[in-house]
Amino acid sequence: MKILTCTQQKEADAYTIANNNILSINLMEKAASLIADEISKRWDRSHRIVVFAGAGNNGGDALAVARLLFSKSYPVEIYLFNIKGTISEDCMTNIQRLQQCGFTDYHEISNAFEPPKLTAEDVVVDGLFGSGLNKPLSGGFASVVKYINASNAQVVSIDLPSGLMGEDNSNNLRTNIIRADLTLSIQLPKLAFLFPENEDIVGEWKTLDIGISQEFIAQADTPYIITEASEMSQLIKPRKRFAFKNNFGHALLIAGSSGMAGASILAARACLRSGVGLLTIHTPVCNHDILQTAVPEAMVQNDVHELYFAEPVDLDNYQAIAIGPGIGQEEETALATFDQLADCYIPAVLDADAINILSSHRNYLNRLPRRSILTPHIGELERLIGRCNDSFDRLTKAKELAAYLQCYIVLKGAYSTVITPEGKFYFNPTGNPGMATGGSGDVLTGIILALLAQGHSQENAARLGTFVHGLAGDIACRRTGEISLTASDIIAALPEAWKELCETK
Ligand SMILES: NC(=O)C1=CN([C@@H]2O[C@H](COP(=O)(O)OP(=O)(O)OC[C@H]3O[C@@H](n4cnc5c(N)ncnc54)[C@H](O)[C@@H]3O)[C@@H](O)[C@H]2O)[C@@H](O)CC1
Ligand SMILES: [K+]
Repeated sequence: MKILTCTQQKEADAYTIANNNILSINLMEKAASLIADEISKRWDRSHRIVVFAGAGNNGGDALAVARLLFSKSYPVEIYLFNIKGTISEDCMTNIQRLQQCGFTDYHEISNAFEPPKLTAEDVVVDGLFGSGLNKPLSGGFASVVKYINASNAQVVSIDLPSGLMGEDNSNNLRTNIIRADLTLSIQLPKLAFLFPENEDIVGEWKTLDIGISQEFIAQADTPYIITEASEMSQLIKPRKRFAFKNNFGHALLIAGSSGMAGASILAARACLRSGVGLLTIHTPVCNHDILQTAVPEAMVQNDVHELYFAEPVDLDNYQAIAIGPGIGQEEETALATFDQLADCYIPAVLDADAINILSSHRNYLNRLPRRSILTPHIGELERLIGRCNDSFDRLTKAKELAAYLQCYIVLKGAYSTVITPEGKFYFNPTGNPGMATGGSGDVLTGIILALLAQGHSQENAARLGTFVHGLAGDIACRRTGEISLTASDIIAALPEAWKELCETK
């Protein structure tokens, strides 16, 4: 699913009106009827609906919602803020429609505002500003926002919480943005919904299909895409009847150190559960017996060192390599890692300590093999790119790094993001907060390694691996709940996740 900017959303509206034989006012009515349905599904008539409308089309939507709920016998009150004395045409039509249906509890505010008393039983419909917001809210509008936020009322925002910019909020004041419980976004989500710092502002969000031109959306140029299951299932290659293990690649995993055998076990098990033909784990001597016992399907190759990775491996027999889980950050390990990567001609995934080693040896950064995949979480990424002000800033800087290194970055977290060297952002929709637990990242590394070894491109391996990792986490979570979920539970759910994805159309 594409994410359009607010500017593109306006173009999409205009294109739909011009080409799909629909009037602007009818598009608004369609949006309003879906919003009214959503509200009446969640709140019954015992709740007062208090509508705050602006003078633009977001306000027009809100007035139409008010009329539709009034016609369903909800108690409705409207406050329309007409400060400049200019009301959009469709908003004006909706004022007239309200009058025609005998609605009277309507207050138009042009300067002083006597706010209504709001209680926890009230439902506020926030239609002050939508995609037309062109600067952060201030003055009287900021006061209204603060008043609504200070109340206990439930808040439903139309299109996006008023005051929130669709993409970049780095110059915005968080106190001047509506905090919604539910955001009903017109047609597509906004980029800002996917940022952790906006979770409390956006609340639960849902998109409403109002019939915006699919033709426009298909040709719209956007770097922001939410990955879909159907797209990922098409990447899975069916196995031939006469297949043998060499068809699915031989993967090399360099992982583990003294006291960190677990990371290598988790990555190895996840790799084996993701279709790899053969797996060799290169690990220090101290982990040999543990790995042979814990992962009997894998071959174990000893490093020269007893406690940590110290000598690079000949890559001739392998189709892909992953390096990092639990390798530690000894200087000898760092040098071995750089030696290993210097001559690396097979697809590579770098995780955890391999990324930390890069951060502490920045002069080696530009020697990274092109098209490598780095899988940092926010902390690991910021050790590479410096501290970021917010998510938009972080994505912007991560994109610059991906372009500079010509690498793929999988930024882990809610909506894990695959950032390509070409500057595309693929947001992953699967996964849950239970997966924020030690070892979860090692599992992802193992999955991506398996996919690379099987011949998937770096982009597809990163996207598909991230998707199936989250899907397995969701399946596991149904059994364990978020609190008890462990990385091993994610691995245990991988078979079902792969099966489910294979069956997705
Ligand atoms: N036919 C259409 O175009 C449709 C539009 N829809 C709704 O229309 C919305 C967009 O409507 P508009 O383009 O009228 O824009 P808004 O209703 O978001 O904003 C209206 C006006 O607010 C003013 N403004 C912007 N920033 C301000 C600030 N910081 N302080 C004070 N005033 C400010 C601007 O002059 C702008 O024209 C969408 O979010 C959606 O809710 C939907 O009804 C779907 C159909
Ligand atoms: K709004």
